[in-house]
Amino acid sequence: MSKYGVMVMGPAGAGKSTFCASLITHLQLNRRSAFYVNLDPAAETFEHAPDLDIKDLISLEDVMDELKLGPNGGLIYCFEFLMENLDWLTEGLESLTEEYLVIIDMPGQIELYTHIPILPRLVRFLTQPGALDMRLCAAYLLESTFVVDRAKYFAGTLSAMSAMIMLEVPHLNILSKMDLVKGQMKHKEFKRFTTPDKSLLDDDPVDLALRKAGVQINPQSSDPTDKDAVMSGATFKRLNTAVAGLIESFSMVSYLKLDCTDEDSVQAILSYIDDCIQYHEAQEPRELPDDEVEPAEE
Ligand SMILES: Nc1nc2c(ncn2[C@@H]2O[C@H](COP(=O)(O)OP(=O)(O)OP(=O)(O)O)[C@@H](O)[C@H]2O)c(=O)[nH]1
Ligand SMILES: [Mg+2]
Repeated sequence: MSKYGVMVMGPAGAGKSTFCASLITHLQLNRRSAFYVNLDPAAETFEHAPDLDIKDLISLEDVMDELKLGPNGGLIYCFEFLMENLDWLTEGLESLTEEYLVIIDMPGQIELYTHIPILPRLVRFLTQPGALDMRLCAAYLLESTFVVDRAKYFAGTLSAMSAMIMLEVPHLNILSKMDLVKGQMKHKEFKRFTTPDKSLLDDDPVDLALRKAGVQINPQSSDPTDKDAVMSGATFKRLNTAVAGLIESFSMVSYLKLDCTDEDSVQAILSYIDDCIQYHEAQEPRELPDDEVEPAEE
């Protein structure tokens, strides 16, 4: 029997766990079944208790204590340990019916999404036909406030694209925390950021502020140890232009907008997830309980 799931990913603090919680609340309100899997071994507090928690398999704190690793090295160790103990995942998930939406909450360490091949292996395991056979999509969150700093916005977009290429499952890119920019930017103005293109660099507010403050952008910007000179220098600008050009030429990334405080926004994202994994196609027609059946009109 196929399973249906979404893997919620993105950089630290992007709002992944908050989105998972809003999604679960929304599913419950709509009488749908959610199964919450926490794969962040450092996560402590949850709005909804996880149905399956990596901390029951391995704790980041123990790893850091016993192996004398830092938080990032410890996290990689936890994921390697998970990959050696995939039975734990199979046992937790195998009995789920097609009705469930499995929501997988991932950690925010960016190296997981960019250059370590653990996630592709995990995704292949979850989706493998004949085993868990999960119809899985990825939801990659990026904080909408990043749009204020174009360099950050393009760097975030590049990491989203990297995850997209690496994972080979249907992928949704989402700008989270829209409530934070709603008051500051008009809807029409923000729309430009839902499809990244190079022209967004032309009116970079950080660049404009530097120019206004009289900071000279030296085209020969040289001293690589002078961080300010590098970050405001022509080299940095050229790098950003090249990254933005690369993203534009691939033309793969576009963003949906998410405001977790707004039920309609969560529903809109859920509809995209359902479509990506073709959730509704697999559902049996359900009978309503007697007390919900509307009496036929006379
Ligand atoms: N205003 C606003 N704040 C949000 C929203 N979503 C998350 N936050 C806040 O952002 C912070 C980080 O949210 P989390 O959901 O923990 O982010 P995360 O991506 O799970 O973080 P890590 O697991 O540590 O990588 C918290 O203080 C949340 O309250 C949102 O939609 N709007
Ligand atoms: Mg989290």
